[in-house]
Amino acid sequence: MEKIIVRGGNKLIGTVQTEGSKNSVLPVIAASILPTRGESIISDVPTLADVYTINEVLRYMDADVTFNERQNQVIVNASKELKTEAPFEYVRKMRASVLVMGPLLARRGHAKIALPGGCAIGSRPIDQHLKGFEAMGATVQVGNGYIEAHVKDRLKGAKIYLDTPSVGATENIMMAATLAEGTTILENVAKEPEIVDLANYLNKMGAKVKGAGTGTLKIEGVAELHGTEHAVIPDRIEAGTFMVAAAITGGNIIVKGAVPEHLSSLIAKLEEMGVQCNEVDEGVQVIAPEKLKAADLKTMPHPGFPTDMQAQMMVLATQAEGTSMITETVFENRFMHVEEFRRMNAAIKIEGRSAIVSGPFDLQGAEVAATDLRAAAALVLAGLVADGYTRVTELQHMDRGYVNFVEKLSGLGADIERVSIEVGLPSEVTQKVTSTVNVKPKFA
Ligand SMILES: CC(=O)N[C@H]1[C@@H](OP(=O)(O)OP(=O)(O)OC[C@H]2O[C@@H](n3ccc(=O)[nH]c3=O)[C@H](O)[C@@H]2O)O[C@H](CO)[C@@H](O)[C@@H]1O
Ligand SMILES: C=C(OP(=O)(O)O)C(=O)O
Repeated sequence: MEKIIVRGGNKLIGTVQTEGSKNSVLPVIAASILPTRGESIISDVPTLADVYTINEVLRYMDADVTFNERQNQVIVNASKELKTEAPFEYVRKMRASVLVMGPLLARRGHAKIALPGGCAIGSRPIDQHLKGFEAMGATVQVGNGYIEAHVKDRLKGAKIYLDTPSVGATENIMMAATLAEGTTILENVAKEPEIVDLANYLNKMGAKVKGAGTGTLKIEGVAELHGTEHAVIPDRIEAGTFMVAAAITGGNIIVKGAVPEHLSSLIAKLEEMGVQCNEVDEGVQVIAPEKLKAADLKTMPHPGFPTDMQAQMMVLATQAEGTSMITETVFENRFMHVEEFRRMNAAIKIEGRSAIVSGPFDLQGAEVAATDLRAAAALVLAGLVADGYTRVTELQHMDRGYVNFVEKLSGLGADIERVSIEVGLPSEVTQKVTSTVNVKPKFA
């Protein structure tokens, strides 16, 4: 077991490099089982626990997967006949494992995937994914903890309207439609930059996807796809997390690789709160103001404010003068971090889907536990401005989405370390951990 110990008070100054996007690389690796010939070479792959998990899912299905961690490159060869199942041990670790369902159904006419179940941020159903597959001619059955989908011959192109612009459903149906017979029109789709990245990757494989980044996708099915090369886009949520870290600490940093167009809602909100965000050659420069101003925000599908930045923005609100109302509309239960912030002396009120933060608070260091990935990052950010030492546990959440978070913050001047905890001794013994790269999940 490990924890992060951070002592608040240091301004962050310097330059930090953004990794490749977690939310792009997972569907991109899942899509790499679509080609029946050639290798798929994916670069700028972050060394995240989720990447190891999706690689294991593909290997379980008999695809050849090589991860050159030093080069941040994954090579997939899926030309063999693939198994069509993703068991619970993988889906339990990472919900994005369901993204192999569309490609399997398109390529093999069958997919059996463990039901993902709920998680800390909400129930997260996949009804819209399944509705899409059914509209394309698949028969879907749910039983014994699995979802099983079959189609005789090929999927058929269809007109599908999503009830909600789900990122995962858009990706899963888009991938399935690339090999369907005829044209699929998918309406009310997600417009996130990661959707555009996946569509670009599919088109390089020989798919015919149009409209990515708009509300409607048109996908003309093709008979087969081939391997290709692709570099995933930079991680806008990791970049945004560092931008907030600079803003709360009175810092001045450059986030290298950050793409301003992917961050427009965040940049607009930071500027409203008094933070200066400059587009520079390497990425985005963030300069904190003397005093932060409160602002309301509401999470929405892209181009609205990303839910994956909500917890981090709550920390910013605790440091701003005045009342900020933070409304979560994407997930029904994404305020688990509030209880932990309260332990750090932030008196945040929750009213329905809104958190009301009347700042500024003098945060105090405390022992806190991460409840999900972004809560983990947000608690570390809170520790950067808290008085004394903050200890953050349950770091398995953080390792799903941040590479070397501690080392990067330390490089910017934070007083932070990650330590292992030896339990069972008279007093807790901590031992310094040198690297956080070794996050490979263990499969029994
Ligand atoms: C790996 C990945 O890319 N994860 C991201 C993806 O998750 P994910 O793809 O799971 O998120 P969705 O966009 O699908 O979910 C958004 C909302 O739609 C609901 N919904 C979704 C599918 C469905 O069939 N039915 C349904 O009701 C969900 O419960 C949720 O309330 O987008 C989320 C929203 O931006 C981000 O927070 C996640 O970081
Ligand atoms: C919720 C997130 O991811 P996932 O959909 O993989 O759980 C996230 O990245 O904040």
